[in-house]
Amino acid sequence: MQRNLIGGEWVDGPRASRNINPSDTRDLIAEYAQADGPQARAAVAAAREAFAGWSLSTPQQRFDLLDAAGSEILARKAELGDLLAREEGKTLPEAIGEVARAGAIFKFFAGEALRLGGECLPSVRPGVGVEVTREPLGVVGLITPWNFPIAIPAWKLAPALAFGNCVVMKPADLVPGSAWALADILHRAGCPKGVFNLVMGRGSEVGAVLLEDPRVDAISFTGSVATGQKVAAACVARMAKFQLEMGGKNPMVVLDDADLGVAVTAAVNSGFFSTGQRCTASSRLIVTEGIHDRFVAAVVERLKALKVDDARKPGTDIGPVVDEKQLAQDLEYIAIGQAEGATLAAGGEAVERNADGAPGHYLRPALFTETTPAMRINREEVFGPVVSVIRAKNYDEALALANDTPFGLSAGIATTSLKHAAHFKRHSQAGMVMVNLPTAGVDYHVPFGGRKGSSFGPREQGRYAAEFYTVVKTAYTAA
Ligand SMILES: NC(=O)C1=CN([C@@H]2O[C@H](COP(=O)(O)OP(=O)(O)OC[C@H]3O[C@@H](n4cnc5c(N)ncnc54)[C@H](OP(=O)(O)O)[C@@H]3O)[C@@H](O)[C@H]2O)C=CC1
Ligand SMILES: O=C(O)CCC(=O)C(=O)O
Repeated sequence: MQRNLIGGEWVDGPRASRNINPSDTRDLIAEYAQADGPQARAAVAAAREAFAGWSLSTPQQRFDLLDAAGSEILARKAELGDLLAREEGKTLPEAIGEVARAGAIFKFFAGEALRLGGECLPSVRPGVGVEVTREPLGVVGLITPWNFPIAIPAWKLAPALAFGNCVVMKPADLVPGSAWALADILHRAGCPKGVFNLVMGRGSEVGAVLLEDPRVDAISFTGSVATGQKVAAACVARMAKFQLEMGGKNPMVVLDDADLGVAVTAAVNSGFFSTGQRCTASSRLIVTEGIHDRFVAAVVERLKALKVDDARKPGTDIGPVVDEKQLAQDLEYIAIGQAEGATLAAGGEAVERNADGAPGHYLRPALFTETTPAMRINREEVFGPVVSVIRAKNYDEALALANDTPFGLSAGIATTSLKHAAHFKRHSQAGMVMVNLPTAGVDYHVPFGGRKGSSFGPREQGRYAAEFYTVVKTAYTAA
């Protein structure tokens, strides 16, 4: 049984959760202690107590901790990638890539701990100096989802610690293994008692404590819109700082002048890799008339060739859906699409056993064509390998359709026209815009986040992370 880390001690919980491999549901990875409300409150108390010391730690101490954690993550990327693929179901190369990303994030924020600066300005009044500095917030609660079990915890945790905050982290109950490995690495790297606390358990119990406890100064959340709204309401009620990363209904526009190979590769990668379980996945392919039929035929051909199988098996392109509940949601949306009159041009069937006969949550990547913008499959996030094609008359209509969504995380365009690429970058109502690239798969050193219903609060990642994890102070001194 893997335990929670509270105040520097490994602590059992009143319950345990079973971490099951979605590629082979007979495979129990391990049992993980689930914390309860009192334990979550103890973790908050430990973080509060540790804050006085950690907020005064030197940048060198923070650099050393984060750099050591980053080195170990990178050195163990094959082993940790295997664990990640086994618990979440993304393919081994994707999982190893995610672990490498987490290692690089720790290294990046180790450097940021040294680079955090301020400003020194003359006052408008004679004989007065002004300093603008950034201070840590205090105790930060991190609530993370299942689809990036190590990268998302890393990109919240590393900046929180780099800038002198103490942390209580609640990972998604479905994927405790990668988060536990991160806690173990930080603990052995010498993280002082209480500076980082791991409380695995249910969102409705452990997550709810983080939202309500007045000793938690800020919450960073990634997950569904429904839970994001609860986080927002709870934080506003007690005036805590918060940041939300939620859903997407990301468009990829394909214009007549696109390179067909580039467009198909970007669309298939964006829509179906990582089993479509990325908030940056393209679920709406908006295609102009002149290329529509060739593009659809080429995507269908590509989908037929994709191997849907055990995430850890060499040669697998698409692993399983994360669990039964998500598979049921995906299948429900496939049925909704059919009922709405869309044409299911490829896939959409659940596959109960993989090529070796192991039971798992497999789904053949589904492509809908002849869809209309008002259909639910074009408005609601499915979060699976389910993608729609929408016809557009021309670029102007394609841009309008791309922006016609309550979300605004990521958007892409496939075109060889510099004019249309430049116009799309400027006029797309999304936080991240990709030209001739998949909408998913982002760099770790630049801002990540969206507009409209996708995100709330300051951006994550890169230098911009300081905006959320610090508070600004302006000091005036008479000379
Ligand atoms: N944008 C994104 O990156 C993601 C979007 N999603 C979307 O969300 C849908 C559902 O996925 P799901 O995992 O249930 O998403 P949730 O939003 O429920 O889960 C995200 C995190 O919030 C926690 N949580 C749940 N309820 C509460 C609460 N009341 N208070 C505090 N924390 C809470 C969860 O804990 P626990 O899991 O332990 O209950 C988990 O750690 C998906 O189908 C997809 O559409 C999901 C994951 C990522
Ligand atoms: O596309 C990526 O690289 C990141 C996606 C992500 O953060 C998410 O799906 O939650």
